[in-house]
Amino acid sequence: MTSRRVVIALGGNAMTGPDGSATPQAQRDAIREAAGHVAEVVAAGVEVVLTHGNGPQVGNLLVKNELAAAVVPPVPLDWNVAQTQATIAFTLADELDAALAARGLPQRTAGLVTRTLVDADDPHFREPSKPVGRFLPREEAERFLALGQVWEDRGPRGWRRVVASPEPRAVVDSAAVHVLAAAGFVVVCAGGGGVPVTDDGGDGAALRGVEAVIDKDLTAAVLARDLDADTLVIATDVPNVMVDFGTPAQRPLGRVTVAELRAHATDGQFARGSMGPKVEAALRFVEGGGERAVVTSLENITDAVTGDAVGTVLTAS
Ligand SMILES: Nc1ncnc2c1ncn2[C@@H]1O[C@H](COP(=O)(O)OP(=O)(O)O)[C@@H](O)[C@H]1O
Ligand SMILES: NC(=O)OP(=O)(O)O
Repeated sequence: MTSRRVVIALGGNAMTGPDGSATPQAQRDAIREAAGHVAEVVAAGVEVVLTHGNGPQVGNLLVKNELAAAVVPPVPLDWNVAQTQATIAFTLADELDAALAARGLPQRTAGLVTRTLVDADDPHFREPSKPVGRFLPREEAERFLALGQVWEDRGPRGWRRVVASPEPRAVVDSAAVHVLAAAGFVVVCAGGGGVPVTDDGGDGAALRGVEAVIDKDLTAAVLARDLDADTLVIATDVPNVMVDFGTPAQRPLGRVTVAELRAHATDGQFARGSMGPKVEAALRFVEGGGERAVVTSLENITDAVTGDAVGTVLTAS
């Protein structure tokens, strides 16, 4: 099937260098390449809403805040999330506008600072789980553990800081995204899962930023339902979701039903903090009424929205 409106969630490889480098040049180079792929999707006649991760960038901002604390007042984590949304959306807009113009397309890009509603009493506030910033060897991570930070062993690349990551309940600004998309803009929104806010009065009148980083794939699923997208594309650095990942028995999943993928997830097949949230996001989107979710590599996204031949393609049945 060819999609009408898609939400594409861009993973880390679309925004940092191949080794995870987050220098401005590495970020711009990666974004330029991602923008080329996104422009191809737009050229296929599909309405595109983009969202993106911010794990490396928001972790790096935290470090800058901490190092500069004696000189300039540190800002809370929700401010840092907003700052990463602005920087990444600005860079994506530059590169995507150039890629669209190079293809003779009339569409232009609009970046939107976007808030995501979370529950103030979400238990995830008490159990940090979202990896951010750089990887460090265990001995160096231990210095930060001693300062009260939470760090976690993330495998061969080393240890990484983890922060609170509540469940996204609603994308506060999705009506504005809808208007921009309907007006023909490629919208960059809900970056880093959205700036987390709580609604203390329960009536939406007084939202308040809270210190956390939401998983961008889980927010993408909420956003895609809000916008009535037919397809959610989760673009990462592997062409397929694997079962028995990292073992000699590993095998890629192609077309799967909700029942099959849910069974693999229940079986503990997908790691927390990497493939786990992507699979969960795909499942939530289709279980919630979306037509199709695809998890695949960035290079495959045009094929993913115009057919069913690439990636892990999830449909209701
Ligand atoms: N079951 C699995 N199938 C495929 N990849 C997996 C699986 N489990 C873990 N991974 C790893 O997850 C990575 C993608 O997750 P992550 O790096 O968090 O993505 P992104 O930064 O693109 O959002 C892949 O590079 C792969 O190494
Ligand atoms: N916020 C978020 O999910 O970022 P990453 O995808 O970079 O981990």
